[in-house]
Amino acid sequence: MTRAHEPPPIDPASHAIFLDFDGTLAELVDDPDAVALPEGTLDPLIALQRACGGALAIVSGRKVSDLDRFLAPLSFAAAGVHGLERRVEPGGETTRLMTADELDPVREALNGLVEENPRLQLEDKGLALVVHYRTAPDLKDTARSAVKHAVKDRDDLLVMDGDNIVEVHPAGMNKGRALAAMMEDAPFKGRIPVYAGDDTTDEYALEEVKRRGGISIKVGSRNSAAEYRLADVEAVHRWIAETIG
Ligand SMILES: O=P(O)(O)OC[C@H]1O[C@H](O[C@H]2O[C@H](CO)[C@@H](O)[C@H](O)[C@H]2O)[C@H](O)[C@@H](O)[C@@H]1O
Repeated sequence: MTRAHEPPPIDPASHAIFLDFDGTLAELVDDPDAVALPEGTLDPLIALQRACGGALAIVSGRKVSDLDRFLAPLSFAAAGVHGLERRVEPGGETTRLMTADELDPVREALNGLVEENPRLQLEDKGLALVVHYRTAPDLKDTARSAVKHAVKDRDDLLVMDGDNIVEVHPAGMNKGRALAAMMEDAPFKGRIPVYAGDDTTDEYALEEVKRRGGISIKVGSRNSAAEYRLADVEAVHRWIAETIG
């Protein structure tokens, strides 16, 4: 691990907190639908949101509606599908920044891929398609080349590698841009951003936070642009608990 540092204490009066979900707040599991927050961690999260005057957002590759399911009854601001979905007001409306029709031909091709390779799983998020190979690591190259082939000559679509997944969605958005947009509005505006995330897709947000003089935290030991480290999901929740005292 390079330059591993524990993050400095959070100041709820001046910081805006942005948290990734899978691998940061919830442990990674084989079935993407079977994730859950560790027991006893929801109340501290709610207390942190309150302490920060609501300046807490979840920034995820997940759909906002899925995040709602996993985090209920917490009501929160969110950037879903890497920022292609946005909800500024906790409990407010979720807006979609783009349409999903352009994914139809890719959807058809990837449905064919999982029919041929039933150990691969296709997650259809509407605005994004994800091929999961966590339980079939030998099919990683098959999955990646099928997705690459399906988007051939499509400049309007972007392929992103994640943790045991390969994902395709409309180009032009990432977690860094989503964070920058959220920082334009209350209650985030004027605060110093803090971001914690574990995956390659979180690097966009970690870079953005560094540019803004905020606190960038990588969860885990993989390479990162982040300045600080937390070892795992358990350490993230310990850090949250310590922040709220
Ligand atoms: O940005 P995140 O909140 O970290 O979401 C990223 C992706 O998370 C989910 O996949 C990951 O978690 C699954 C459940 O633990 C795991 O099986 C998979 O291997 C991980 O990559 C989700 O299914 C994706 O849609 C998100 O993009």
